[in-house]
Amino acid sequence: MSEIILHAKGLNKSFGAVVAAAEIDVAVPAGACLGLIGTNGAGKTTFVNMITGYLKPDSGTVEFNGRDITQLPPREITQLGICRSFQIPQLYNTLTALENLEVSFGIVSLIANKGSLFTRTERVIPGYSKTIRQLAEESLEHFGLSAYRDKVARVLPGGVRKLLDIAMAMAMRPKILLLDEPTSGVSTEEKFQIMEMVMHAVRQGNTTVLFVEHDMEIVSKHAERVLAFYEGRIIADAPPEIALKDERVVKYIVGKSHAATQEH
Ligand SMILES: Nc1ncnc2c1ncn2[C@@H]1O[C@H](COP(=O)(O)OP(=O)(O)OP(=O)(O)O)[C@@H](O)[C@H]1O
Repeated sequence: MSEIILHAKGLNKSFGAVVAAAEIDVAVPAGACLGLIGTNGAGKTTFVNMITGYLKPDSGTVEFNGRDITQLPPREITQLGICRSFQIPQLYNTLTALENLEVSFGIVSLIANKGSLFTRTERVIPGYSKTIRQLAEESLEHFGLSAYRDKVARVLPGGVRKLLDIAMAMAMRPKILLLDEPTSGVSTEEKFQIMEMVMHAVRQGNTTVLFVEHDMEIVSKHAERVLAFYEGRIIADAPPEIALKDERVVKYIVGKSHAATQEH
């Protein structure tokens, strides 16, 4: 069995009277791919935010490779190898797709050079043996984005923006990647294709993946394990074929989620 790379232990978080996380216990083996499901407000993003340091739990701990990272700031957690994408892609809208990736690899270069401002695109990044420009070009290719190389991010279609955001998160070569709704805001036809592309690109490096997703077809296809959130609690933690048939998951999540899909 793989070692546990991420361990959330007894996480609790409330906002006033709203319980966003209640006794969350999750152990994630290295290399696993988990789908996080739940209706709006169930606590998925709160969980992701606590893992990535954007929110501090009221109690409980987050361990990464056995190390307690609960109180570390997000930037340090990212540098340790836990990266994320957001529901709304965090792109530099006036820069091209290539330049966006160069910013990400520039940051990688900055870290590799221990803070020295060695960010010229022809600079070879220590440990990567390639220049910032080469890595950015390779990443465009890897994520099927080469056709958008010189387009500014502002004009890119929704699905392309999502892919670019994830490609940027992958520049750090994370051990764990958290994807918050990678297919939200993308057309039904496009989203299956995008998810295929993401999983293909991300899983080659054996990155552990946790993704938030409302489409149960995508969850069934790509997650080997499902965490079902309801009112801040995990009500099911099992492979999709079991979790998606769980009585409470059907009652509180799957039915509603299907209804929501039909509405959009
Ligand atoms: N910063 C905050 N301040 C106050 N309440 C918050 C805050 N963040 C989250 N909440 C509340 O905590 C609960 C869980 O929210 P969370 O965003 O984690 O849910 P979610 O499952 O990610 O929902 P969605 O699918 O809509 O993104 C919700 O009731 C939400 O309104």
